[in-house]
Amino acid sequence: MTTIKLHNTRTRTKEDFVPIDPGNVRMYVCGPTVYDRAHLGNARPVVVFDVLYRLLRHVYGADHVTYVRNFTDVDDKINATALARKQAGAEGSLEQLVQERSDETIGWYLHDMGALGAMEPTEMPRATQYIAQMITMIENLISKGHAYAAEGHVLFAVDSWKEDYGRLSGRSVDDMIAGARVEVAPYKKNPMDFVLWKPSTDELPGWDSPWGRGRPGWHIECSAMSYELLGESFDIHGGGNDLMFPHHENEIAQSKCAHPHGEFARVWMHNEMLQVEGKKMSKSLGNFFTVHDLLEQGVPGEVIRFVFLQTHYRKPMDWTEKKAREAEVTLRKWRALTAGIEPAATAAPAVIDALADDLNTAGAITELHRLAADGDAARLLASAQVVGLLSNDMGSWADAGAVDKSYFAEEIKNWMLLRSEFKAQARIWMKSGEKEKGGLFFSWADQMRDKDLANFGFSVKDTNDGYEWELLPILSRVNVVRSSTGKVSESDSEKARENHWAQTLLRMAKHREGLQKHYDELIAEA
Ligand SMILES: Nc1ncnc2c1ncn2[C@@H]1O[C@H](COP(=O)(O)OP(=O)(O)OP(=O)(O)O)[C@@H](O)[C@H]1O
Ligand SMILES: [Zn+2]
Repeated sequence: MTTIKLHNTRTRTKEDFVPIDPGNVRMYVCGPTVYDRAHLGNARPVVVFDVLYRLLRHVYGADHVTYVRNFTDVDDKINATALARKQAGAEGSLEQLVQERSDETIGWYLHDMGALGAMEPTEMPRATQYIAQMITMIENLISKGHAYAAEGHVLFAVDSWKEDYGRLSGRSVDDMIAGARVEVAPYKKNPMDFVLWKPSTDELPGWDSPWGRGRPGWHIECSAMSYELLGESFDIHGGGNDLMFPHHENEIAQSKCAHPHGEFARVWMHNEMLQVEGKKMSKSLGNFFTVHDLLEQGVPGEVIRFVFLQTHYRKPMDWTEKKAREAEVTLRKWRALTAGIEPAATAAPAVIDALADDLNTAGAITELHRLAADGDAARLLASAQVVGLLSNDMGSWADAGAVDKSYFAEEIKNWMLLRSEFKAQARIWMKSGEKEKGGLFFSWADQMRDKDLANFGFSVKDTNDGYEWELLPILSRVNVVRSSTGKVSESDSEKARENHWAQTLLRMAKHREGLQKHYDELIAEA
């Protein structure tokens, strides 16, 4: 059996992975707070731990891995979104609006992550379904002297676990106090103490508890859900390295104190950040774009996945258009090479070895390139599918032979500018009573959009602040050239597409210039 090596944040070394129970390998990954669409950074841990999930299933058997990823559906940020909606006139109680927002966001999340080829975890618990278990755990911590109630809050007493607190992130409590921006509150015995339970207002979601109506803190959610679903000792705990402190440190403190005989998580894995110009992509910095945005722009989910896999998960990375274009070219080649072919019975050992070396996905991709260069399509297919690439359900984008939308953006803009000129002139004539001319110019303007551009292969819609456009299938689908053996001649089909797109662009520009000339002449006459 393949031995997987994983870098353990706790020990800061790469270790042989030895599951507690090979019949049920257990992994917990911190999931999203569901208040808004996931940005591309949020997708990184999803893809990273999806690859690990697939590898574990490959090595231990698909039925022998339990993967839990939660939804944090109780949080100030969700409440704030709901409040903003209510203030904007939305119907329903604040509590209903909170619920609606969570449900909606979870739907988006699963759709967007599915588009990146991420399998759904075995369990996706929502925090609000585990409130009773959180209360039990908090009571347990109080009874052992690790937590105390004060003014409707319950706090974890960091002093009660001082020697171990900070181990994961490598800080001592004193260092933390010195350098921390912790919330100082009169009810805290130590400024590092963190909230397990806090009071809720009447309008906001809240639950009855021994400390009054309230809601759980964020950290206790993961401790309670992982305990319920995976037990007091499990194999792997994952998340972004921005969660290492305080979130994971606090999870450890709670879980180890509540269940002192358990190990909690043996291996801690943290993915590095997706960055924008050297800074973490994040909602609070406002330097983000969503996965949905990218998909809407026509970037296939498989391309996004490929770009992620090219950087090791413990290295920071940037998203660039160039990486996306290169990924698209590679995937097109691989998809053409493997079209109509059955995957080999087993993946290439070199690919599995790379993955087993602390998820060396870039190394795995190098091996895939090698298989492609050797023309070993069946092996390529079987091996790529281990990392979630070249699966059947993700490939329609490549069949359609989609062109990079930006290729046409400038020309479409020119058309829409000319169209605005026609419309502006039409309005002038309508105002001055020359209804016939005005009507004619309006109909020309509409023809440009509904007939001419449609014939060239575009669907354009007016919006409040401009326009939106899409490629119609007639433009994006150019017949793939297949030889008698059913294999695609990659260079031929690519050339055919490129020619088609280049010619379309030329014809569009010519047509537009003709219209412009006609327009200028009519104006000069008038
Ligand atoms: N730029 C990033 N790169 C990689 N992972 C990230 C990035 N930003 C957030 N994550 C991860 O996304 C997951 C979901 O996090 P969470 O829902 O708390 O994010 P958020 O609060 O919406 O985002 P933000 O951090 O932008 O405010 C966590 O595992 C977190 O580590
Ligand atoms: Zn967590």
